[in-house]
Amino acid sequence: METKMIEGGHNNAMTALEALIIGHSPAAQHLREMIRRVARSNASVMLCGPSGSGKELVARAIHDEGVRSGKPFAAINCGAIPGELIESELFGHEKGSFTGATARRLGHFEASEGGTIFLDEIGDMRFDMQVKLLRVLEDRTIVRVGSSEVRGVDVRVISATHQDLDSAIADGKFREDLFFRLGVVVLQVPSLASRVEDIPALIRHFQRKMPGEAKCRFEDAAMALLMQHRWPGNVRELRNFVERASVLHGGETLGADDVAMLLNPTAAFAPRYAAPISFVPTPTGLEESAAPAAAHGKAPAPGRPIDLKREIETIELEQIHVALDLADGIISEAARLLTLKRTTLIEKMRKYGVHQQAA
Ligand SMILES: Nc1ncnc2c1ncn2[C@@H]1O[C@H](COP(=O)(O)OP(=O)(O)OP(=O)(O)O)[C@@H](O)[C@H]1O
Repeated sequence: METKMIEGGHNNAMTALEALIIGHSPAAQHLREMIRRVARSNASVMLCGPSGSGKELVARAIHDEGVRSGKPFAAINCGAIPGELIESELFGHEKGSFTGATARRLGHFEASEGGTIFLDEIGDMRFDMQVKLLRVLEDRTIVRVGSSEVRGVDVRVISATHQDLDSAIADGKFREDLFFRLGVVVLQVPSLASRVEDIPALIRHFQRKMPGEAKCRFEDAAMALLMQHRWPGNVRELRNFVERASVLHGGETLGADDVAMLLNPTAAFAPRYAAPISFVPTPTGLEESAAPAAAHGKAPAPGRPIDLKREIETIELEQIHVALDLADGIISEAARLLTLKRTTLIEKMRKYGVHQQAA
């Protein structure tokens, strides 16, 4: 396969893949090598890895590096589309097939003929849809909603999940046969914490992508702190950090203290903002009185077991409230502060029963 060469930021020729998937750590090099290998085939690939680690970027890279490059690439978040609409989104529908179907509409499979479909958050797909997707993968055919005509499609499927699908399979929520069909090759996308040596290059990459903003520089101690950070939001969190640093400190040289403040944006901004909108949770069992001790900074009683899942959920709920308040109720802005995708925040708000209420 031909390797596309481009000019790098320092006049070094680099491949298009190196320019897309940044990093020279062993993990990044291995990932690029796996992308090159799977791009040569048509096999279904399942990408596993934590949120924000770059799964969608990897899916795009597999598409771009292969023979399907130049053909459509469609990214669909299965968790963000209501269950009753996903079939028509993927397979299309005939006019009049359901209320609101005022015209015939092609689904993503037909519209992406010859190309690739990326099904993100595949673990959220409803069980009845899983059966239909399995048929597509086995027969390479689809049936539009409201039609009985079987149509052939030539589309490569790449899927992704940050969930533990093994337990979803054990709980009967995810079909094992679909898992094997989707994951002919399973590719692990590494967390940022497992490749911290890529952080300086990623920072330069994101700074180059923000041409309007003056770059900041980092003292050695500041860079050391960045490399010690846990990065729960992975590369997405790092990109947001670079953006925040450029907006607030463009042109400056930042020390470790500045970086510590920037890494904790809600703490840094909280005192300056009033909270004009409140968010009312419906009872979730995580209310203050019932909340676990450690989530409120108290040490657990000696010998008392720590319910880690509950602790994490309590902290997550608190941070969602803080971010929504800081963002004046604008969900996309709150998601940015939390370094989450908007759809992920909506899912979490639904999970905790957080509803917006005007003050
Ligand atoms: N190695 C990388 N080089 C350059 N940019 C990267 C890299 N990995 C991730 N990114 C960037 O980080 C951001 C998050 O990546 P992406 O949306 O692909 O993550 P994801 O794993 O699909 O997230 P989610 O699980 O929430 O859907 C994007 O802006 C992406 O371009």
